[in-house]
Amino acid sequence: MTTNSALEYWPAPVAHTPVRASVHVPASKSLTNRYLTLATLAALNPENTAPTVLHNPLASRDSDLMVQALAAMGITMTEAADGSWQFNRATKTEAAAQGQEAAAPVYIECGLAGTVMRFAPVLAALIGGDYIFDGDPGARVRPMSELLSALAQQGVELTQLDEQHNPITCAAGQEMTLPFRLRSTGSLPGGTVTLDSTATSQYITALLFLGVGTESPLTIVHTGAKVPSPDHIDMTVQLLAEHGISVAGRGPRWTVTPGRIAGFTTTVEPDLSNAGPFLAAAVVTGGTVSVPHWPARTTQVGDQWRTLLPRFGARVEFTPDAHDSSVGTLTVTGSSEQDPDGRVSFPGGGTISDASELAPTLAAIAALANSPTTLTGIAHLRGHETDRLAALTTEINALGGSVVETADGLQITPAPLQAGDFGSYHDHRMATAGAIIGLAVPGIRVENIATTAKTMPDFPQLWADMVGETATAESGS
Ligand SMILES: O=C(O)C1=C[C@@H](OP(=O)(O)O)[C@@H](O)[C@H](O)C1
Ligand SMILES: C=C(OP(=O)(O)O)C(=O)O
Repeated sequence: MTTNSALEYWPAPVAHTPVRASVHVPASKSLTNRYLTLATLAALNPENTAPTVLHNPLASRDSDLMVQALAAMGITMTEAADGSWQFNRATKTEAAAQGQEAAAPVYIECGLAGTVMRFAPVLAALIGGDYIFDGDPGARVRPMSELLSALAQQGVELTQLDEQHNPITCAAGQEMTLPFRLRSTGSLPGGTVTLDSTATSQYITALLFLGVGTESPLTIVHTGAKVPSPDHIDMTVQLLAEHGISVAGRGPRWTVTPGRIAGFTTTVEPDLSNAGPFLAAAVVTGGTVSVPHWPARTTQVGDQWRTLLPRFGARVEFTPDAHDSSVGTLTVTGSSEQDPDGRVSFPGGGTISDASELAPTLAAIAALANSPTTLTGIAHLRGHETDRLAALTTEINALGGSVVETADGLQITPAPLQAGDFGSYHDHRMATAGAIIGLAVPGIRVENIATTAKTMPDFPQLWADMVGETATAESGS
């Protein structure tokens, strides 16, 4: 199945033997873009004199877009020889001057990055000025309206734009989204904002960051059903606490006490969600994959691989590092069972709730299992890089699979899969899901593997190295 015939196809490497490899996974997107947001809040703190230094930041499309957005707002990053990123103080007046005195609005490109399209408008609102936000065609249909309405409740002026960036009026019932123009005085009162955050947890994260800089405490009231991806909100709350900002309440109501963030130095953890496809390689080939520098304690949702993968018959071991107890190596070994045709045989995961950004990887594993898996609590994946529920159903079924889309998830019943093309829909996690299936099913070609650059530009090389490492080990033994 193709989503754009002009794009190239990547023949997914097949694992002819169980994969055995150790993989260094690049840094976390969610942490990098949160630290970039905190670095901005620190840079704007008039009492702060310390720089912010990020070691092991993620270099990827989403984090580059965030760095560029900050630069457009007057917060510039310098990269040191060791690859670390440094931010120096920038007074709010200097930063705002970019937006307030510019003849034309400052342009902020969001690409397809949810974190940029939700976190950067909040920073622009706090800095003040006149901005236009836009992104990829796929970003223009991602949810934004409830966050923009919360900003409007704080006095921020927002205007819907057409694709040529001319102002237009939203039709009745039409939701505001990219592209839009944002004008702010830079002075936001605080008080209470009310919104429905069922579309994405990133609205809440963005508003928690907003509360750092409002004139009085900011209470965020969520009015809808469950907020998705609660781990990502916990990550924000914990990071704010580590930087001296207190958040009271755990939802559906949160109150942030404004405060001043000092410059800080930190090392970004590996992206545990992106570790998923590599660990999945062990599961679907009956091999062993290790990921070093796995944090002993973390706020990342990807730490759940430790409990999720055993449901698919895998053994998971964490070996603490002998010299640094804050990290260790996570090793996943897949089932050694085989079916009568000599293929690796492992159970499905049963019912898994709220897997959020882990869902595409889980769906790929589940499609290769020997019993069903049901993923629930992920209706909001329809507003991710693409409608992931529709995309996974279409692409796995096109290979002969049996996936049924439900109101809030997927039911995946194993069925023999055959060679074919796997559409990626400009979605990094669709591309890596195709790569996982391709390890076990010869003849899979993944459309536009380069889309993995959103969070992991080296994915094709890391994947080839992982499979190659296995081949080398096999031929040497
Ligand atoms: O705040 C974040 O860093 C993220 C929050 C989650 O968004 P949703 O709440 O939209 O799932 C997650 O899926 C996304 O990949 C990253
Ligand atoms: C949903 C995702 O990304 P974003 O940060 O663009 O929302 C994701 O990475 O799975």
